[in-house]
Amino acid sequence: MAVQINPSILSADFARLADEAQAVAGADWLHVDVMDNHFVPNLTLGVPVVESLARATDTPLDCHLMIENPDRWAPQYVEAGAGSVTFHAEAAHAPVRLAREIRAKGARASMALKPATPIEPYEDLLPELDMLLIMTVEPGFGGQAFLDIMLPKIRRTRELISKHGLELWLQVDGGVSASTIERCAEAGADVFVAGSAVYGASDPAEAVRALREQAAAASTWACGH
Ligand SMILES: O=C(CO)[C@H](O)[C@H](O)COP(=O)(O)O
Ligand SMILES: [Fe+2]
Repeated sequence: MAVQINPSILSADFARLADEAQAVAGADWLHVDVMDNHFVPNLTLGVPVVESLARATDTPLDCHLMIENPDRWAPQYVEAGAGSVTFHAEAAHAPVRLAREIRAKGARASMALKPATPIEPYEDLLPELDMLLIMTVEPGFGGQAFLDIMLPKIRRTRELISKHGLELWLQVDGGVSASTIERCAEAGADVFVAGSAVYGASDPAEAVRALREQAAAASTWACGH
């Protein structure tokens, strides 16, 4: 698979979401951060906004649910039009059942790990998932500094994916920019979320293109575009 760049609309202008989606029309997915002020200390948007955004853009939506009780809410994001739904391992009560439900409803199922959550206890769950998200900041806010100490976890996760011969995508989210994306790609990530590095740029479409080029050149796993 080629590397993928998913701009995070957390750093976009929420009053102009359709235009902000259009500004990165060359992106692979649009990353939508859903926060409930319980799982993380911040509040963003919910199902109705995802529903409207899905109608307003051709770019598929990658919903990152930073919420309590994703077992109850995640299926509604599939129904709202998300092409990929990520729940947090720390919040899910029954991750296998939830991943199967997301897939059965027609979306890609993905699980996220906060920085202090190890991958090893989840090795046997990997075949149930289409993507694993390794957070490279503490979830809750955009614009934070990339945590270098997550690189060994990215590497170990890539080794587990290879060991089991899985097609699983490996996403990184938090502090991904021109100065950190190559380290992530070298470690084995192939899907890159970037919020401030894209929407903080004077030309967001060009930022996506440049990040894609850097990641593809540094990737030891993905083939280039
Ligand atoms: O999940 C997130 C925060 O919890 C965001 O997707 C992430 O932080 C993107 O923002 P940036 O690229 O500016 O770090
Ligand atoms: Fe995110």
